[in-house]
Amino acid sequence: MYISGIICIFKIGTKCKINMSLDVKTPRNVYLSAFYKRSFAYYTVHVRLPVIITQLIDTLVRNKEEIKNLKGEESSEDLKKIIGEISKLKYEIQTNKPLSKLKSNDVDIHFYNEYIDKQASEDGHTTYFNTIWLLTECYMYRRIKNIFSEFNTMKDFDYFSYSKRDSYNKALPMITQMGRYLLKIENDSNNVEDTFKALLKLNLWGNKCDLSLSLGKVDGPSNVFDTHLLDEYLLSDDSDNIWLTINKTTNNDIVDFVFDNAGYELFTDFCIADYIVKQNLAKKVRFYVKTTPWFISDVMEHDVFWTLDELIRNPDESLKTLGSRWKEYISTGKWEIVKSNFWTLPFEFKFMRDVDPSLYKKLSKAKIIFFKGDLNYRKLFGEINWDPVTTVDEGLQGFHPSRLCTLRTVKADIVVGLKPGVAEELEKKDPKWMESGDFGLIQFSNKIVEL
Ligand SMILES: O=P(O)(O)OC[C@@]1(O)O[C@H](CO)[C@@H](O)[C@@H]1O
Ligand SMILES: [Mn+2]
Repeated sequence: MYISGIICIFKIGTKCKINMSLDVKTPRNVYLSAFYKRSFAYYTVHVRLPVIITQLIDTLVRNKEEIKNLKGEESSEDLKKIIGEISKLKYEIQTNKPLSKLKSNDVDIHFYNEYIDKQASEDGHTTYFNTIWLLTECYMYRRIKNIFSEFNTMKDFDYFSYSKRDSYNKALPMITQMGRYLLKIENDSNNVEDTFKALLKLNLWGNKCDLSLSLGKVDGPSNVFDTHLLDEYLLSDDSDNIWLTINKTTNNDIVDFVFDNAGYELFTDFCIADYIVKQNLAKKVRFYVKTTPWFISDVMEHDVFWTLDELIRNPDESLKTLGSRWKEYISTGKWEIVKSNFWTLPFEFKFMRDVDPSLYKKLSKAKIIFFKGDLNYRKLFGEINWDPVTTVDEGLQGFHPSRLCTLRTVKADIVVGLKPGVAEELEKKDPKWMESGDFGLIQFSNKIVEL
């Protein structure tokens, strides 16, 4: 691994390419990659990504009549071609073919294509198993989007919306419980700090429910409401500093959330954002959403509106109240949805300053930024197999637009900011502890570096 310009490059010799992957664990301080056979990255590229593609095809086939009604007669033929193209992509992954250049006029495409070129090894290729995991995985989702975009009838279709809606519906009992709880506590101004911290934990554990880790399997969340039962799984808890930051009145009276998953997690995001504005901890909350269907369950703008409409349609009075209130927050600008395609580039956040300085500047206007979930964590810390005691600030490698917080359940083998011995202890008990989503982190960085 070395740095060239702004881009980090994963380099391995051509000899290794023939073997596809080496039967070793990821060495310390290098990029995660499917090149290392005893890694979650390898398992993901080898097993999980092909399964995710198969399930997407199943969903499309199962819903083909509905899609035809929605997108018109012509879309049926297009859908068949799309399925053919997606199947080809699966084959390419399984046989470790080079990542082909993306063909499209979309503004983000050249970033992908240049990055793929920069990663090429001596034989001129960048292949699925022999490059940075983040690139392989992001590329797969971006390529799927590109396949749909080539067909006029389907270019705006969110092919993951079926799964996202299912996950919301399955989570309804928890959502209802959470909604009632929020309405009960919101007027108690005596315990704002404790309540905020409780909401923070509820929010963290909401990240257990993503559809990428569960391979698209939609289960209702369990146990996440009894957060005290989960305390022993909380490996870092920087809630005190987060509270001190958010409770301070500053010129920057904005709080930012970089969203992760739709469904239960999104509902918990709305709950804490509601509490923040209700308790005057900020005048405005901004939500950053994806512009491309991403890692199955990630929130796009339409998911926000669909969720709010569903809440309003729900017979439960608490959910109706919250749904209407939140829609009003959006129409009055108390809450703002911000779209940016930076989040669906294959880049770690340390590149944001150079790749999208306006986004860096925008984030710097917030008094605190909440980064939700595992993928954001991978991008925050550069997807490197850090020594787990590396400090959060070191791991951020210069990405300090404002004070920030990560709320992440551990679903990939990267972690920083742990106390000495913690990772080793967990490793002894369960070598796969970083892949389960059972452990959580609430971490914080106080550092700010202006553009
Ligand atoms: O970002 P999220 O929704 O918390 O998790 C995304 C995820 O499920 O997908 C990736 C593997 O495919 C991992 O980073 C992680 O396990
Ligand atoms: Mn996600």
